[in-house]
Amino acid sequence: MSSDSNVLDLSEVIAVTPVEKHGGQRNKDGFSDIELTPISCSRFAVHYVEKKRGRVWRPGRVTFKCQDPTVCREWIDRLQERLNQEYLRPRRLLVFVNPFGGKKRGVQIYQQKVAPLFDLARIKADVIVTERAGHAQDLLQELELNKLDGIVCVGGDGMFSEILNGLIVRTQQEAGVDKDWLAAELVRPHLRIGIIPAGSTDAVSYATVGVNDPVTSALHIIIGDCQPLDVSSVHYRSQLLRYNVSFLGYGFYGDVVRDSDLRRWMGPTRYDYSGFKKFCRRKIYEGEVAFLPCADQGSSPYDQIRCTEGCLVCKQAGEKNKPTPFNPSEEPRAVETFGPGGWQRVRGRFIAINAATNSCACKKTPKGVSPAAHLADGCTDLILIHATPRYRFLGHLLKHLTDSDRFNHSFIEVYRVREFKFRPVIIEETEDEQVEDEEAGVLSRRNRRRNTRRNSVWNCDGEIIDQPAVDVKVHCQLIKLFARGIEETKQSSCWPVGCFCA
Ligand SMILES: Nc1ncnc2c1ncn2[C@@H]1O[C@H](COP(=O)(O)OP(=O)(O)OP(=O)(O)O)[C@@H](O)[C@H]1O
Ligand SMILES: CCCCCCCCCCCCC/C=C/[C@@H](O)[C@H](CO)NC(C)=O
Ligand SMILES: [Ca+2]
Repeated sequence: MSSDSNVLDLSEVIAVTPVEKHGGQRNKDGFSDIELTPISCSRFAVHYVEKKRGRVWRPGRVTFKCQDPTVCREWIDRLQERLNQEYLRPRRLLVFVNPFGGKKRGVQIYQQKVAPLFDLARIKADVIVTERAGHAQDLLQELELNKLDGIVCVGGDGMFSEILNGLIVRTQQEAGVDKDWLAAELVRPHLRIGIIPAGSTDAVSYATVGVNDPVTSALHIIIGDCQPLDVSSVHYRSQLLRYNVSFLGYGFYGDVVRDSDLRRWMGPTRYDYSGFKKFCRRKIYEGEVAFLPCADQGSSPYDQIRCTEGCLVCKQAGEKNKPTPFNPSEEPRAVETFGPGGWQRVRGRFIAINAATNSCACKKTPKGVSPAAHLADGCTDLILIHATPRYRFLGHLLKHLTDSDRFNHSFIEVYRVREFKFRPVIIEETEDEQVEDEEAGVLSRRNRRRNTRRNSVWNCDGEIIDQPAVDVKVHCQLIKLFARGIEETKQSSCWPVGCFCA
């Protein structure tokens, strides 16, 4: 129920519980929620989603009083029956908690804020607190997943990345799809993923729900929201390195994540420290980017239109990209063609090469790295930031804090693409290394340029990819989240006075 209306949509009811007048501990209504026998029950509570400012959701509650306990029980049963028909709601979840993400409050957040709501909604949750990095990803290769309705991670983008990678790899293995083959039509996992934000940036939660708030995310999971999401696969030669859903950055952002990874003990402030340090020691990286534009998309990174709940651009992309059955005998695609409608190339000296598969909005950049990017259109926004004096780069960075157009600079090019490749120019190499790199398609040069250094790394949803020469492909709507996209904050209206929308 939005704070400005009296309309309660049944799809946003969390639970219906009997309420008994109680002599002991009372809540603010003077009642406590306990399971009742049909005889004593004369009140029941409807717990629902209450929408607050800033896309924050909270559980609300209204208590109904009946004279006749039989009537009361009938209300509860009927409403419960109706809730049971909400087939998208999860009944059983596997929850992974990272105890060390963000401010190290993952366990507390789950126990205090999320578990009571799951109990209220009668969701059975099997909880695993991870013991090391990679633990959740490894377990996802061996655990029985058949009886589950979804997987939840409590942590930040890195923890989400583990679940994402674990689930997609498992799905391809079971379907007999070669995950290392860049052109493979990947099979969509049937389980949805829920994110309870408890990390440092929480960009995936922020960009798909509109806020990084554990209670809000728990409520999206409970009511069974479903949001498809694009996934990029990052390859080196013919090997999958990682799957990525939001931010991929080489150069400045790669250097920031490499430096900040050594300072995890600092918690979320590590990014600010490393960001400032890397800005002061900004480097230039030479290389070539080749990309395949999303020509027929009818959208652009420069649009004013934003991807919001029920986005038409994403809906159309989903209809066009219905998965075709996997055929292992299919040959890899023909050699890429360059030219109009085909691949394009940009060679240059870059401060950063970024790809935003969705807006990548987070507290550090509330509108996002690419504000007009879409969650589920099958494209990523490729942002090329060419070498420029430091003060100009600062001008661009500062625009992330406001609504202003961060791409309106002569040193920035942005393309909406389906695929891209990056080949760095490697310098200061030995002969042996040079031969090996040429095999990998890496460009080589021996003459050193001022202000040009060795390679950077890729920042892949906050994790490090050491290999600079990568091939990236977007897989349209490969996974589904317990989310609904960014809700428009206009006032909702249904009926002028209180009503149920069933
Ligand atoms: N028990 C554990 N001990 C150490 N590391 C862990 C453990 N469980 C998970 N990890 C790793 O911790 C890393 C960071 O976790 P997470 O993403 O939750 O927090 P963060 O990095 O602070 O937040 P963000 O990614 O949003 O910036 C992940 O790469 C994950 O693989
Ligand atoms: C000197 C003022 C600088 C203001 C700079 C604002 C620029 C912010 C850009 C942040 C990009 C965040 C994209 C998200 C990346 C996440 O995947 C990752 C892991 O959580 N987080 C980071 C910080 O790399
Ligand atoms: Ca996209």
